[in-house]
Amino acid sequence: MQPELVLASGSPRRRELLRTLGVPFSVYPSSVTEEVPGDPFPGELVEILAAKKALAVAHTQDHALVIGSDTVVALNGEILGKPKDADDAVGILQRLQGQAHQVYTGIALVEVDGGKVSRRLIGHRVTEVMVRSMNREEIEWYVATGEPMDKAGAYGLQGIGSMWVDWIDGCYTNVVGMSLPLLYDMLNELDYSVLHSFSSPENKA
Ligand SMILES: Cc1cn([C@H]2C[C@H](O)[C@@H](COP(=O)(O)OP(=O)(O)OP(=O)(O)O)O2)c(=O)[nH]c1=O
Repeated sequence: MQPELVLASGSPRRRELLRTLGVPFSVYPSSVTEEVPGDPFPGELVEILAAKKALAVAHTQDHALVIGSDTVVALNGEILGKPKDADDAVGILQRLQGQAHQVYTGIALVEVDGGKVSRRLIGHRVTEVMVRSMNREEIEWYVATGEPMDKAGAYGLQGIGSMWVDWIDGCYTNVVGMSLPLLYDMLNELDYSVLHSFSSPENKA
């Protein structure tokens, strides 16, 4: 029997993404602080935080595959997370517009068997995103919609923000919160078959 999938996330985007796989899962958001010691590169940071989230929830499980994830935006090597407030969101968007940046998302998969962590995998993907030039009115209007507030880089590619994204280079779902091709590979590596667990017809387009 396949273990239960547990999504260690409070992100509605990650829930939607996982739902598209059509496999049963439950959701247990972790309450870890998104702080790490030192000054890691973006790829290291998202892997550390993804593992931190997954392990925090893994310790509450008996038999499960726990998924943790973390997304940051990097602009010329500088890491930008979620905006602190509306002014911060305006500032982030002013910096992002008119040049390409990178979106890093880490995924950690932790297998728990008999209440103990038996195996774990960690990985990340990078997607380049070009946000076109936005004028002050557009930025302030966009921030006032509220969409940027809980998102790394202060925009949502899956939402209104798509109006200002000229192109992306790499995995789309990686930008929105979790690369599904990466997750699929990691699940296979830990012997979990999406094909054999698929049950939900609700996602037929
Ligand atoms: C760049 C980008 C980010 N995001 C979101 C995905 C993530 O939810 C969020 C990054 O914040 P995270 O700290 O990675 O995740 P979270 O706090 O929302 O949820 P949890 O830690 O419980 O898993 O930004 C989008 O929805 N669209 C985008 O285009």
